[in-house]
This record gives sequence, C-alpha cells and structure tokens, in this order.
Amino acid sequence: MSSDIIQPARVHPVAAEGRASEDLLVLSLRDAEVRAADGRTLLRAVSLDVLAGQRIVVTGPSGSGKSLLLSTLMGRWPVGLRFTGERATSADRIGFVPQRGLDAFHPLIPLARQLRLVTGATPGRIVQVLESVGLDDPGLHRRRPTELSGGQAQRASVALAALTNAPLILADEPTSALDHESRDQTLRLLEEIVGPQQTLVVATHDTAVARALGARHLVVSDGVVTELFSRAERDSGAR
Ligand SMILES: Nc1ncnc2c1ncn2[C@@H]1O[C@H](COP(=O)(O)OP(=O)(O)OP(=O)(O)O)[C@@H](O)[C@H]1O
Repeated sequence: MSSDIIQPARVHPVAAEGRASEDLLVLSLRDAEVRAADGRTLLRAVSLDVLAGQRIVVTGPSGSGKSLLLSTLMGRWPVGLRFTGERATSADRIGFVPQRGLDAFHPLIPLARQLRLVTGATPGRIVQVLESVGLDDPGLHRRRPTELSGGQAQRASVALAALTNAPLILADEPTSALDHESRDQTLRLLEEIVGPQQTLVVATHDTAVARALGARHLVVSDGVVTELFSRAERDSGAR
C-alpha cells in the first residue's frame, strides 16, 4: 500500500495525553524484549498501548515474531525464553483462539461438558453461544472435540473465548487451517461475538483478515514490532 507508512509502535496518543479517560488501557508494554537462551533478541516492542474495544491485526512473515508478540501480550512465554521490560495489564482473564481449534480443548471430554467445566457457564448459556457460532446441532455438543471437523473445532474455540468473557482475546492464525468459506465464517463470528468493550488481537499471514478486521495494524519484522498508519491517520494525528 503506497499510501501507508511505518513508524515504531508507540504509546497511543489518546492514552498518552490522558484526553479521554473513558479510553481504558487494557495492556501496555514498555521496552519489551524476548530473548533466546543464547542471548539473541527474538522480539522487541519499545512502547505499545492496547485500549478497550480495539481490533488489532498483527501481520509479518513466517518466523518474524507474531506468536512471540501474542505470548508477550498473554504474559506466558515458551520455556527457555526470557522476557525483560515492563508489561502491565488490567485484564483479569485473557481468551485465546489457537491456530487449530482442537488445541483449545481436552480432546476427549465432550464439548458442552468441557465448556461448562472450564468456564462455569450455565448449560443454557453454553447452548446459546454454541448456536451463535453455528454449532446448533445438540449432537455436536455431545461429541468429543476430536470428533469435530477442523472448521467446527475452530468455531467451538471461538465459543470458548466468548464464554470466558475475557476483556482481551488473542487469536493466533485463527483461519490459516481453514478453507475459504470456514475462514470467512470464523472471521464474521469473531467480529460478532467479541463485544464492543472487548479487545481482539489477531495474528495472521492472511491479508484478507487484515482488511476485514484491521482497525489497527501492527507489523512484526525480524522481531521488531512497528505500527502501520495510513497517511490519513498520520496527517490527522489521530493515532
Ligand atoms: N522456544 C523458542 N526457542 C528459541 N527460539 C524460538 C522459540 N520460539 C520461537 N523462537 C524463534 O523466534 C522467532 C519468532 O517466532 P514466532 O513463532 O513468534 O514467529 P511467527 O511470526 O509467529 O511465525 P509463523 O508465522 O511461522 O507462525 C523465530 O525465529 C523462532 O525460531
């Protein structure tokens, strides 16, 4: 996109200037670095503020550090990696939609029962949310996650994230294992099911995802997190 420019990820100006107190800060990183055991820096984010209700897309080539950025937002890093810097969050829970829906679940506990055990939601609420992600056959609710198709398991993982009512929901390549139709459905569901005050961060290779959800666009390149601003945003100084 020739009209876009890249600048280092930085404090969201609204939060920095404290103009809009209703803009709730959900998470912030300062001088964040993730290093390998041999000291190599794998990820670097100088300053990043995430606000309630934002839709954020993270793009970047394979191996650039998108998953490590999500790990850093989550506050859990792969064994052997070291985080330095500051990470502060007001989120008491963080929902996660993995690349393969099945990875969100114990493979053998029937779906609805598992959702009840994990989230404490009522059976009625679980049925309602499963229906809202298109899993309206009660037979599916009784199935083990391993007995669901890839698309069904992915929709179930969206339902799980929604049932947690987490203020922050992270999704790591949530559509890359799906065909086009399931991908579009999953995206629509993510958009619909995430409430206006919930924050959604989606890491993806898929530029269609970036276009569909991309209110705010972070780019990771060789482990460095930058923010992509449109020319209009830069000129207006809105972000
Ligand atoms: N546990 C680890 N130990 C050492 N290096 C790691 C570890 N996890 C990730 N890395 C390295 O950190 C870099 C970023 O990895 P990451 O998984 O975040 O990339 P990514 O952008 O999500 O890639 P992809 O799009 O292929 O999933 C890569 O060079 C990777 O090899």
